[in-house]
Amino acid sequence: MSSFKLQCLCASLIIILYHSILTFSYITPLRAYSSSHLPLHLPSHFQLLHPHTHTRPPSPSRLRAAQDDYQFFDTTPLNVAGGPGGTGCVSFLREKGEPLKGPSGGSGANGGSVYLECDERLNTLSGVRQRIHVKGSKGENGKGKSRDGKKGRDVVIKVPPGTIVREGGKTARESVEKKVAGELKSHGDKMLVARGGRGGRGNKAFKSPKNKAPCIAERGGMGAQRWLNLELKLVGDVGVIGMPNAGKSTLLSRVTNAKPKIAEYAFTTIIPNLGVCDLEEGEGLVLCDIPGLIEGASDGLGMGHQFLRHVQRNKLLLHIVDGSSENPVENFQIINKELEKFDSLLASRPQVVVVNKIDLEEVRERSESVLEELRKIAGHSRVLPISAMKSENVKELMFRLKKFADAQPEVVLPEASPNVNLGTLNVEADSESFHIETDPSYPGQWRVVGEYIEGVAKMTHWEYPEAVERFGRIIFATGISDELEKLGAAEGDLIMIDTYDFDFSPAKTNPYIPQELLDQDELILARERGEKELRWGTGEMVEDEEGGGMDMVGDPRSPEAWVVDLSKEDGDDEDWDDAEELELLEDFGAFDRGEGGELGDGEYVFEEGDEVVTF
Ligand SMILES: Nc1nc2c(ncn2[C@@H]2O[C@H](COP(=O)(O)OP(=O)(O)OP(=O)(O)O)[C@@H](O)[C@H]2O)c(=O)[nH]1
Ligand SMILES: [Mg+2]
Repeated sequence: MSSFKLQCLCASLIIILYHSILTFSYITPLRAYSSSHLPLHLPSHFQLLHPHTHTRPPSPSRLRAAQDDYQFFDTTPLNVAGGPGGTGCVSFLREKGEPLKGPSGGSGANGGSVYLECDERLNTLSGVRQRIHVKGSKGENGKGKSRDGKKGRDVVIKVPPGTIVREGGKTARESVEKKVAGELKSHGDKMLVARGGRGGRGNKAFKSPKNKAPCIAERGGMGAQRWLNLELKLVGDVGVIGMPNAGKSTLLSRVTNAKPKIAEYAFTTIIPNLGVCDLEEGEGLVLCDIPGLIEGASDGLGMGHQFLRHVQRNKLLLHIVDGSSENPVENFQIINKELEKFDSLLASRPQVVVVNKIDLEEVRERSESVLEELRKIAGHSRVLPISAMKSENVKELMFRLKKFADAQPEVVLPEASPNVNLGTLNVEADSESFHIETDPSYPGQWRVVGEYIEGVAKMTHWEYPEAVERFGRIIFATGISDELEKLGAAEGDLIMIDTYDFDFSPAKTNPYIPQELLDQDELILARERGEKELRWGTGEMVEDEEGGGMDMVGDPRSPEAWVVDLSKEDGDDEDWDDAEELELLEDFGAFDRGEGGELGDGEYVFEEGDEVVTF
């Protein structure tokens, strides 16, 4: 065989093989679809939309991906956080001959805030999607010589017109009733969504005639932090609606510069497309092509109701009926019913109806009767035959649409009425009001809840005794202590405010100093007095986290510790009386400051895996 013949044979073999693969790959998805793999509960007529064309329905995974894509595209969660405020400074000016010239600690600056700003050049939320977490920067700390800190940098996030802002839940996916915080409509609209924390005051700010040398400063406040949900409604003059495959995208591609995907299967369009149709006079006409609607769309079937939101703002609707479908008139009615179910306001929007694909012979043949019936059902005469593909009657349609759109009043949507103000929410307490929670099953424990007092607790610099005292005074001034007494709180009860625990002391001596601070002070004093700490041990080496060991009995690293060797107890640990032992040790001069644990087999097991308990 000549090499030419051999080449021809190879080529034809390849062609045959190629075709058989194509056919196979074509049949497979159809089979999958028509059996139990229906991606959605599609109405029966859906599959008959194109009896004469090769309708290849989307695979379930494609649909799922499309919905994800869409969600991503149009609504996006965003985590915003104001920067924390800078901490105030405690310092005193010392000059030659005047070692104590007065307090000079500057205040910390406010943290940077996060804003959203409307920018008309944008038409998607894609820019926002790329940054899920946005944070203002920290305010600078105050410094000596009365130097206040520099304010943290604000962050401004640009969003397109028509962005609705909702307060999200505590996490990105938490489904809470999302309160509307507002809408950014026109260029330049700005909204504060997370205020930066307040800067803590330095000791200079606390100077008063009574206290000329205050040794007190505040911590910077935390900035507000929250999840937002941004939602964009596309704005167009004409919303293009219709069943899948009706030719919506084809029309958009013929009359505008948009390049939507067009194909002979349903749900080709998975995200809305906007296109501007330039007409000879006046401004262009903005068309919004959305994914095809099917029966049940308002209940979330198909690409679902998400898309219907987009056409809510359009002045009028262009309803494209696929002339080649089995029952164009029924399809028309189904779509209208879905609109009605979704939103009656949307259903009452004026429509222009076109019967598409009249270039096809069988469509042309029955178009007159279909048009007549549609006019009757629609109750108006704005019903035209077109061929989007062949641009037949399309120019005429656009002019009529434009004229009709101009005559329509602007659509006034019910205002997205804000019910939260993110600018102030969780940052500045509106009032000093508080309430006290208690649970009878936990006697002697009280939680004080109030934005103001919790904010003060967060900003208190517990290291400065004067700051602690000031906190105590605020507790009295706000009436919290009176209220606690009225409710029956007694000396030594546990009072919880935010993350801080306090001992209640109605005798008002040194009240409300956090236990951890008291412990700290006492430990320092005890060390100064040369007192020892108590450590428990088993007499064996105990491995610490770094892999090092420690002989608990004779721990050379802790000469200041009392060491109790548990291995030398009477052998039965259960008999070992915790309280008695502690008393004994207290008699010895050890004092309690640590947390106890449980006794295990031959060794002391500590609650948090510590090998040491200090007394
Ligand atoms: N013969 C003919 N075919 C058309 C015409 N308009 C659209 N088509 C075809 O119909 C099929 C569907 O068109 P699309 O524009 O993707 O339909 P769609 O309404 O956007 O569909 P979805 O995006 O799935 O909702 C494509 O194969 C088009 O080529 C027309 O006027 N005549
Ligand atoms: Mg389309």
